[in-house]
Amino acid sequence: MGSLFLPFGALSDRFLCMGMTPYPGAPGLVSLWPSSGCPPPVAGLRLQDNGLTRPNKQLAFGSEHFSFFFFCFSTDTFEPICVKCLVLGQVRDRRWLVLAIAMVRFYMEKGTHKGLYKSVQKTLKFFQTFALLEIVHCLIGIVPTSVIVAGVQVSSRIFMVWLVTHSIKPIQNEESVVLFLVSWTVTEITRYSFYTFSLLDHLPYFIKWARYNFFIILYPVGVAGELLTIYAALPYVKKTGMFSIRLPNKYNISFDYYYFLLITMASYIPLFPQLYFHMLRQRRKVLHGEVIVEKDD
Ligand SMILES: CCCCCCCCCCCCC[C@@H](O)CC(=O)SCCNC(=O)CCNC(=O)[C@H](O)C(C)(C)COP(=O)(O)OP(=O)(O)OC[C@H]1O[C@@H](n2cnc3c(N)ncnc32)[C@H](O)[C@@H]1OP(=O)(O)O
Repeated sequence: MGSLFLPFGALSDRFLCMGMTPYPGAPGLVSLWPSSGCPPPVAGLRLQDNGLTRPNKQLAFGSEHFSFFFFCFSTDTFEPICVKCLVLGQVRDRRWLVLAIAMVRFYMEKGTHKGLYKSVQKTLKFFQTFALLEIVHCLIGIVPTSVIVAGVQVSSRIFMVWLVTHSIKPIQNEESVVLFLVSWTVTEITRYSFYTFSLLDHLPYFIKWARYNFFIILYPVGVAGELLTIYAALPYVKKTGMFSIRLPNKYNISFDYYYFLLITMASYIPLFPQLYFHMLRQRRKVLHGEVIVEKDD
C-alpha cells in the first residue's frame, strides 16, 4: 500500500489532502482543502515516515481492494504537479514493471512469443489507455510538456493498441508486436521511475542516464515494431475491408481503412524525427546542462 503514498512524504502540514484509490497503488481521486493542521489520526494503518525527507504526517487505510489516504502539506512546498501527477501517474512504473515481469515469465514458460500479446493484452490496454491523461495533464498545465509532443506520442500508441493490434487478431503473434511491447515497457518503467525519484528529490544518476539514453535505441526499435505491425496488417485489412465505408450510402461518404493505414505509416516520416530530436534536445539539456530555447508549439 505504501507505494502510492511514499512520494507524498515529501510534503508537510497546512493543507489537507484526502483521496481514495480503487486498489492500493492505483490511480485515484484526490481532494484538497486548507487545514489549520493535520487531521486527527483515524483508525487504520499509519505509514511510517519515509526517511527521505523531513518527517511528515500521513495516514492511509484500506484493504487490498481499495485504499483511502490522508496527508497534509505546507503551502510553501506545495506544487500542484506533485499532487496531481503522483496520484494520476506515478504508480505506472510499478504497473509497467508488472507487465515486464509477465512478459518475461511468459517467454520463460512457453519459450515462444506466440500468445504473448494475448496474455498481456488486458494490462497493456489498461495502462496505455490511461496514458490519455498525459495529454490532459499538458492541456490543463500541470506538467510543462508540449501538448503536441505528448499528443503525438500518446495517440500513436493508443492507435496501435486499439485500432491495430486489438482489432486485427491475425497479427497479434507477429515478432514486430514484441518489438514495440518491449520498447514501450522499458521506456515507461524508466520514465516513471525518473518522475517519481525526481519528485522525491533523490534521483539516482543511473535512472536519469537511462531516461535520456535508452530512447536512442528504444525509439527506433519501437517505431520499427509499430510500422512492421501495421505493414503486416495491410493484406488482412484490404481483404476484409474492415472499418471501411463504401459508396453508395445515404451519407455519401467513403472511407478506406487500408489507405488510412498507409497514410498513418507515411506520417511517421515527418513526425517521428520531431519526437526523436526533441528527446535529443532534452538529453543535452538534462545530462549536459545545455540551455536550449524551444520553439513555440
Ligand atoms: C490517429 C493516428 C495517429 C497516428 C500518429 C502517427 C505518427 C506517429 C509518429 C510518432 C511515433 C511514436 C512512436 C512511439 O510510440 C514509439 C515509442 O515510444 S518506442 C519507446 C521509446 N520512446 C521514448 O523514449 C519516448 C518516451 N516518451 C517521452 O519521453 C514523453 O512521452 C515525451 C512527451 C515524448 C517527452 O517528454 P519530455 O522529456 O519533453 O517531457 P516530460 O513530459 O518527460 O517532462 C517535462 C517536465 O514535466 C515533468 N513531468 C512530466 N510528467 C510528469 C509526471 N507524470 N510526474 C512528474 N513529473 C512529470 C518532468 O519531470 C519534467 O520536469 P522538469 O522539466 O522539471 O524536469
